[in-house]
Amino acid sequence: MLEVRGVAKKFGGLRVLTDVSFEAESGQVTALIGPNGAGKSTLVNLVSGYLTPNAGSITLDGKDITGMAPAKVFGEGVARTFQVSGNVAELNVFECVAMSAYRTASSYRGANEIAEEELKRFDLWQYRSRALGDIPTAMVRIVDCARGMAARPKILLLDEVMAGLTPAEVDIVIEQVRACRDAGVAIVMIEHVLQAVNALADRVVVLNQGTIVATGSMAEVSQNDEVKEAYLGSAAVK
Ligand SMILES: Nc1ncnc2c1ncn2[C@@H]1O[C@H](COP(=O)(O)OP(=O)(O)OP(=O)(O)O)[C@@H](O)[C@H]1O
Repeated sequence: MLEVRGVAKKFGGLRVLTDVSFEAESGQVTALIGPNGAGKSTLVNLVSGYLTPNAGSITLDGKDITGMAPAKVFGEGVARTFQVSGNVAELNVFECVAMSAYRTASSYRGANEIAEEELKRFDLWQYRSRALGDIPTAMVRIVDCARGMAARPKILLLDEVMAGLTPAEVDIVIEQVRACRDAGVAIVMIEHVLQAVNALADRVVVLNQGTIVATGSMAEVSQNDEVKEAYLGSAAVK
């Protein structure tokens, strides 16, 4: 499905990613974790076309998407959320979700049907007329998931969707991410909230200072000395 091979990214003289390789599979959650500044957002920006790598390749179902523009990458089936939920606060929930349905829908009616289906899947139907800027943060995160799924993506990149939520809200969003995974989508999730990583990740990829230091189950990577060192002083890996 998604294959990232030997990817490197520099900003001027600053090497942010070096020789990064990982895969993400359909119907699985791959969690990207690592300390602040490790390069996680840069990696997601490379996969979604917002940045171009200096070396390496990114393929989706065998098709090379390296360096494609974001809209083209989206067209290929890569949907993403953003840490700050864009400038769509004035749109209502229905409009937000319908917008991304146009990746596959060829008519207004078709897009609206997809939006209705996703809003119902995510229990958001009753909020459809509310402005995005007017609903609680946890609900915005669920709308983000619904927007992503309305694109009928092959891969959904979730960038810290749990940030700032209460543990009870995290549980609700975990259920929604499971629904995305169970629909057969490859989920790649940058996440600092361990409650979510533990509950969702089939595979964990640990980045530190721009390189992958461990890959495996959460139990496996938690035992890795490089991972422990990367997190030294934080409670992130116990
Ligand atoms: N556009 C840019 N220009 C220059 N440096 C950048 C740019 N974007 C990111 N960086 C630097 O690249 C490094 C990795 O940043 P990145 O945001 O990818 O890390 P991260 O792992 O996502 O961190 P966080 O968990 O804090 O979001 C940091 O040192 C950051 O300052």
